[in-house]
Amino acid sequence: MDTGELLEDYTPGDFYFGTSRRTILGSGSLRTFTDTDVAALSEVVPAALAGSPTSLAVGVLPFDTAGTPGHIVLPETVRVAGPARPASRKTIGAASAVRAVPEPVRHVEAVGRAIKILRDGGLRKVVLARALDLEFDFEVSAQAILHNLAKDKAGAYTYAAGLPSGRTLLGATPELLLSRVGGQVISHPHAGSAPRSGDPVTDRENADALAGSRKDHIEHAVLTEAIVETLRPFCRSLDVPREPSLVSTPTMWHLGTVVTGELVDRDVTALHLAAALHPTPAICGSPTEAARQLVSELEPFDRGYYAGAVGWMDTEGDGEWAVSIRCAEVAERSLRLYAGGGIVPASDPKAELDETSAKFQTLLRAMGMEL
Ligand SMILES: C=C(O[C@@H]1C=C(C(=O)O)C=C[C@H]1O)C(=O)O
Repeated sequence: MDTGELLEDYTPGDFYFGTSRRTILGSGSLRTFTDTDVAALSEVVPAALAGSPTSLAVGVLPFDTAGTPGHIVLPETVRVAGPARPASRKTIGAASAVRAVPEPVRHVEAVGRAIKILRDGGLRKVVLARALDLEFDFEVSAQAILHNLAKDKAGAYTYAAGLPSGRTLLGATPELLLSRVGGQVISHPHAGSAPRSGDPVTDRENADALAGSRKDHIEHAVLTEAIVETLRPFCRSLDVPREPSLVSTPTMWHLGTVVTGELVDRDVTALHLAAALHPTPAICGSPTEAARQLVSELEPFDRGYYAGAVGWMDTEGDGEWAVSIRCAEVAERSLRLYAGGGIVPASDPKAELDETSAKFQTLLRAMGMEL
């Protein structure tokens, strides 16, 4: 099969998931499960999939199920091919208006408030995000943005998913929440960030500064500890590197740790494990509930499916679920982009603002926009 074909065949409402190894395109819907009880979804979906003629369940989990349901689809058709390798870029067209939500100065204030709360005790880490609203005088092509994200190799997982609202979540994330192949599970948590630079010397300096940053190592350790703690009861063995490694996308450097484990019980599905891990301190904080509360107090918008999970599961229970970051929610003539960053007591508010600006570049570049 032509590897570019699936990407070109994508139309809004489809599910698209592309990695360096394969591309999945799910179209149509035999059954849809939309439920705020994600634990229930992770029980019901495998049972429905087992009795269905389709091979995969695909979809999205929200950041917070308080107002936004998980949305899993059994597609009518599932096509799987090799990695997409688009030859050229597509033109998106310019936005007619751009609005930051909240205003950058308000985000700096919110981060400052979070730092004070963290220093006063009780929380180790909280992740605060902001949004960019783009408006267009024409209908924006989700397919063209997806195409450019794949062309840029903007993240290890390029994705698009139809949402219950009829809108589309699309993006390219570097971060693997969980994959399961047979008895083996892998999670690749990311925390700790620095921007890439077009200048090789500055780029190396940024990477070295991140590798040596005590603040970023603390941010990362909180995350890895939580992943390990959640996976441990499910695994007979777990391999956790002592130190994180530098990982990169075309726009960001990160600290990442590849955690691998061997399952005790193969009946535990990829979706079940993803639901158990989510929300990790990569996108929420620690302790989880206190951080979630602080996020809802300090962010002036609903995250929806940003900082949730996106992925697929097959009839064996194998699957891949990525953390839904570096993304936008696309309506006909508007897009909302999201970007966040982990805050620890040693964080600096202005640096956190800059970090979110750098993270927006994944989508902005794909849209041919430099802000
Ligand atoms: C929250 C985001 O990214 C997450 C936060 C990171 C950090 O704080 O260093 C790094 C990678 C991601 O886990 C985002 O991109 O919106």
